[in-house]
Amino acid sequence: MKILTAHQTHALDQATLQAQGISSDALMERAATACTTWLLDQLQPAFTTPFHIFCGPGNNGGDGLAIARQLHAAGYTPQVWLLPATKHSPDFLLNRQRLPPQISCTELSARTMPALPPEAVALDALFGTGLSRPLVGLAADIVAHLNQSGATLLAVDVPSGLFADSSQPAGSPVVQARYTLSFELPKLAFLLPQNAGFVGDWTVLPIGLDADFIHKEAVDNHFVDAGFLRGRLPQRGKFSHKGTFGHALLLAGSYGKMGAAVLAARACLHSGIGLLTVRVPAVGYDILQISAPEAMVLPDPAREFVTELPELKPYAAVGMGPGLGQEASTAEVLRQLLQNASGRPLVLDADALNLLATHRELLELLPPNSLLTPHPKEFERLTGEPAPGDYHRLEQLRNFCTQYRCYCVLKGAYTALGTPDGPVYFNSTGNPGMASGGSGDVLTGVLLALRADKRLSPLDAALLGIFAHGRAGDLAAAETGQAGLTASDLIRYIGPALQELTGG
Ligand SMILES: NC(=O)C1=CN([C@@H]2O[C@H](COP(=O)(O)OP(=O)(O)OC[C@H]3O[C@@H](n4cnc5c(N)ncnc54)[C@H](O)[C@@H]3O)[C@@H](O)[C@H]2O)[C@H](O)CC1
Ligand SMILES: [K+]
Repeated sequence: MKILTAHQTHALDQATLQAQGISSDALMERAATACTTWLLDQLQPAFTTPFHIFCGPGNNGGDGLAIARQLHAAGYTPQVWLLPATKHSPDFLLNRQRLPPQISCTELSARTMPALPPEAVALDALFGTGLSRPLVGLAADIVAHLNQSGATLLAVDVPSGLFADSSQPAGSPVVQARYTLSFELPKLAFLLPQNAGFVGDWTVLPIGLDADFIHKEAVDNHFVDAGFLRGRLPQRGKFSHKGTFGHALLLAGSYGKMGAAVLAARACLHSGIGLLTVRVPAVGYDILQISAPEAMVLPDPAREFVTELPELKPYAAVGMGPGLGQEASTAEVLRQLLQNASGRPLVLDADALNLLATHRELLELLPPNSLLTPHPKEFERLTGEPAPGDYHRLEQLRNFCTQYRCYCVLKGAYTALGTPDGPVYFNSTGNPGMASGGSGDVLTGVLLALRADKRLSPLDAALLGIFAHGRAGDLAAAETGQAGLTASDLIRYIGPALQELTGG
């Protein structure tokens, strides 16, 4: 799915009206119907539920008025509260006229704030994508009133006060919604950790916006859902052999951190790799051979750290990082790898990234299309400067990837993949149970296997790997619960997750 800016969303509205020859109030009616249907289906409210609908002066408020009318028609008794304004949008005014007289409709003032019991459902239709400045005055007071009420807050399109695709000033008032019901495509703001407390559980409701416009519009950000990737992983041909899927080399582990090497190796073996060789310090030889018998092991001459790069000729792709440690001799191995990769795909994680950050001259040696998988702290070390907010970090990601012509997986709730040409892809799978040790090592193994598969483009390999890793986490958590989920559980579900993405 493409992620449009607020500006592009307005253009999409207009394109839809043109292409379908419909009036703007008809489109508003669709949007309202989608919200009302969701509300009744998902919340299954009793007819006695106190619905309070807060409407602003624009089309977001118009949506709210249409929802109020529809709830009334369905047998509910909503109350409408209007934010006083000097100017209203035409579709707001039309829906104000259409509001049945039986619905109580009151203009808000500092003195007439409704009492909201905890069983109330409050719809926030104050402001949507037309928000042009932070909320102040009465609008800010209403937001504060809603947030402290204890009622179930449901935001129409966007929680009021939240900008759809840029930061609002710190501390400015924003509705803290339990649910956000948006239209057709997600907003960038929904995907950033700083907004989690405002957006709640968000859903996009299809309302038939112009598919042709969406298809043609160039965007900076994408949301990767199952539909986006389904079938993109080619089936394994009947006559394929282990050479078809590549031979990967993994450099991982150090004394006390062999588990990271084992997890990455086992994940790689479960992700379709043809052959895997693992370079570990000598101390890891038995550990690897016993816990990953399908892999070959090339022990380093040094006991506790990897200090020598093996001959790269046999390998289709190389992964480096999990559990490595940051010895000077390991940094030297990284330098040689970067200098001698000769077009082989590289996947760099964990201590390989920390070594890049502390030996910054190595960044200049990064071969194009390298795939880096930092968590936010490792990414901060890579860029060398802290990000004051998520939007800033996103721009850092874009700049980093275009500067070094690399792919970079910024791990988090909606893991973001930066690409050499600029677009960022947000992943939709995964759960908080995966925020535990070893889960990143598993991702490295999955990505290494997919980068070794010559049938996949660097972009598809990265997107499929990230998605499958999260999906494996979701499948595993259904069995273990989120708290009980370990990286080893993830590995058991990589196969089923990849199977779901495999083409027929
Ligand atoms: N995109 C779709 O698919 C559809 C969207 N719909 C809904 O329309 C709104 C966007 O409506 P718009 O009229 O453009 O903007 P708003 O209602 O968000 O508000 C505009 C209104 O508010 C004034 N304003 C802006 N910021 C402030 C502020 N901080 N304080 C006070 N006033 C402010 C501004 O000047 C305008 O007067 C979208 O979110 C959807 O909910 C359609 O229903 C159809 C499909
Ligand atoms: K809203």
